[in-house]
Parts: sequence; structure tokens; C-alpha cells
Amino acid sequence: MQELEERIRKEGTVKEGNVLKVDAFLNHQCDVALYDAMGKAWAEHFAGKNITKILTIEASGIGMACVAARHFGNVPVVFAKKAQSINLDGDQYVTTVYSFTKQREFPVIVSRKYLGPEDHVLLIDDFLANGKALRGLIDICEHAGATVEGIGIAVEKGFQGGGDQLRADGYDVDSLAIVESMDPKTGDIVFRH
Ligand SMILES: O=P(O)(O)OC[C@H]1O[C@H](OP(=O)(O)OP(=O)(O)O)[C@H](O)[C@@H]1O
Ligand SMILES: O=c1[nH]c(=O)c2nc[nH]c2[nH]1
Repeated sequence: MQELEERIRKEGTVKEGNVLKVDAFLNHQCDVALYDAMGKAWAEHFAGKNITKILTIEASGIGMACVAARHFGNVPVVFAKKAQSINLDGDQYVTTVYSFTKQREFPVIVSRKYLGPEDHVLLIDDFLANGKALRGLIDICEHAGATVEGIGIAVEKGFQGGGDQLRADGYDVDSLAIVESMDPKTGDIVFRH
């Protein structure tokens, strides 16, 4: 998606440790017009699939998943929580994921009330790096008996391999920008096309 690549080039910064910082528009301050264009692009890619629910993971996926839902007939958006809470009641699906940016494991929790075998799910997230967050969401869908219809990602860091492994496993992964390489010294970013 050209608009997203341009924003990354203009406002993104490359940090040591394979970190691309895009928090001016994607995952801290949020450009909702850009989110809307992203939702439209995913809706075009996944047109013809019967999606009944969008599943994401807190925190950064939530905003873009909600805007994207407007392009999928206002299907409900469920976000997996990364901490237990007294506000989480009843039976839950629980798995564990390792967070790339926080460098520790988190529980990933979804209430059984909000995901089940009748659901055809689109997974959405801001970043795809090693694929740990998505593997956690897929695990939860498997526990629920839900069908994963596809995966919509804003920025995939292709050189970390998580996306290609998911494609090799048969998932339809639509990443709107795929970074093939990036250099923290020069700031150069090369996209895959
Ligand atoms: O493909 P992976 O290696 O799993 O990396 C991608 C995940 O990392 C980030 O989450 P983070 O744990 O930083 O949480 P955040 O959404 O709160 O920023 C991002 O939002 C994805 O969920
Ligand atoms: O803002 C972010 N930049 C990244 O490079 C990244 N990788 C996973 N999650 C990420 N979030």
C-alpha cells in the first residue's frame, strides 16, 4: 500500500535491534484516516470471504481493527487481553506469547463467550515480526474451533520470517507494507514488492 510505505519513509525511524518506530501515526498517535484506508485495502483483499469476527491483540491492534470492522459490515472486534483481571469472568481460552518489544512472555486471554466454532475470523495486527503474537491468536482460534479466514497486517518485517512461515502454513497473510531490510545506521528502508 503506497500511502503506508510513504508514511513509513517520511515519519518512520529505524532503531537498533530490528525495531521500526512508527508511533507518530500507527501505534501511539493514531492517524484514523490512514486506518480507514488500511481497512479498505484489507476489505478488498479479503472480499468474498465470509468474515464474522475480527480478532486482534492488545494494545496496538485494537484501534486499526475497530476502524477496519467498518469495512467488514461492522462485525464485532474481539481483542485478546495480555493480563488477568477481575473484570474477566467465566471460561477463557488462554495461551502464552513472547512480546518482541517488551521482551517477556505474556498470557493471551479471550473469553469463551466471544469466540466459538461458528466464527470465521480475520486476524488483524499492526506488526508482524517473528509471528509470535499471531501464533498465539491462531492457537486461541484452534481452541475455540473457529476458522481463521485470513490475516491483515499493517507492517510486516519480512526479514524476521514470521510472515513467510505463516504463508508456508497456508494462511492468507495480507501485509500492507513489507519491509525487506532496514538499516539503523543510514535509516534506509527497502520494501518488498
Ligand atoms: O510477530 P511478533 O514477533 O509477535 O511481533 C509483533 C507483535 O509485537 C507487537 O506487540 P507488543 O508485544 O509490542 O505489544 P503492543 O501491541 O502493546 O505494542 C505488535 O503489536 C505485534 O502484536
Ligand atoms: O512499533 C513496533 N516496531 C517494531 O519494529 C515491532 N516489531 C514488533 N512489534 C513492533 N512494534
